[in-house]
Amino acid sequence: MNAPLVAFEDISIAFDGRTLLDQISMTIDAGEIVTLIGPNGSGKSTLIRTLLGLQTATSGKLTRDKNLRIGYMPQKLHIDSTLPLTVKHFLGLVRGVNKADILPTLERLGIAHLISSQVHVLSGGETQRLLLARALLNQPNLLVLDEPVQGVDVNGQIELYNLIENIRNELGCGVLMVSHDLHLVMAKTDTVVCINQHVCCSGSPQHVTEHPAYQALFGVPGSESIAIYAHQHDHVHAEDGHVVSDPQQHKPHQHSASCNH
Ligand SMILES: Nc1ncnc2c1ncn2[C@@H]1O[C@H](COP(=O)(O)OP(=O)(O)OP(=O)(O)O)[C@@H](O)[C@H]1O
Repeated sequence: MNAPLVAFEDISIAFDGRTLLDQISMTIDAGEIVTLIGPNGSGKSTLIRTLLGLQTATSGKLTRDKNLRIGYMPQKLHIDSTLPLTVKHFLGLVRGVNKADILPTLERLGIAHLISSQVHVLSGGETQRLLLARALLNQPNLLVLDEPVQGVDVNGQIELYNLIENIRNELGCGVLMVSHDLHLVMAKTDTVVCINQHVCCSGSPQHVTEHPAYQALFGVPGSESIAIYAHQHDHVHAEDGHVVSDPQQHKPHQHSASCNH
């Protein structure tokens, strides 16, 4: 079996006597999608900063594959809105980028038509795709995505998670992502690690959602008021709302000013 791309072993971080991370152990393999979940302030970003080498652990061991190349997608794009900067120029600023890769990468992410657009006019979903494009231009074997669907509506979130899964399938890279969404991301994840300073539980999405520590933090799955499901509307409702078995017998209702529903 191949060694993991990254292995955290008992990583702890403390500041001024306060523990931010407590003996975190986890691994990320090539081709594996790992999702990090946890409440606000639980240490998710601190763990990512440690992986990126921006934060030093107080104790423990972090092992990185010697060929590790990280493509990092931050939570937000911080660019002065008065600064004229097109998508093409923005991506051209990536260190060591092969400029010939820019257009194919934008095409892969479905935003090639935006190549000459100003970065600050992009919508939330377009901005997330641009940040993902920037991360991919590094030719990464590990994608680190900090809340990749932030500011994106539900349909856009589903599309982005599909895109991330397709990229993993094509490149065979590992993916570590932080998510606050507990529903959509689960279907696209191999391993979930739930942290609250320490690792509360980890494993397959099903294992984690059934774990008492997860349920203590996020509640029991299925008890939420919002359920995401695909509704196959293969029937017709009559005026009083009851289901008509043979849709052909009933013409669709035409709404008018007298409608009160
Ligand atoms: N350099 C630092 N010095 C002191 N405290 C820090 C430092 N960095 C982070 N913290 C604290 O560590 C805790 C964990 O922060 P972190 O940003 O890692 O949490 P998070 O799980 O990513 O939160 P969120 O979901 O809100 O983004 C917070 O209480 C934060 O104030």
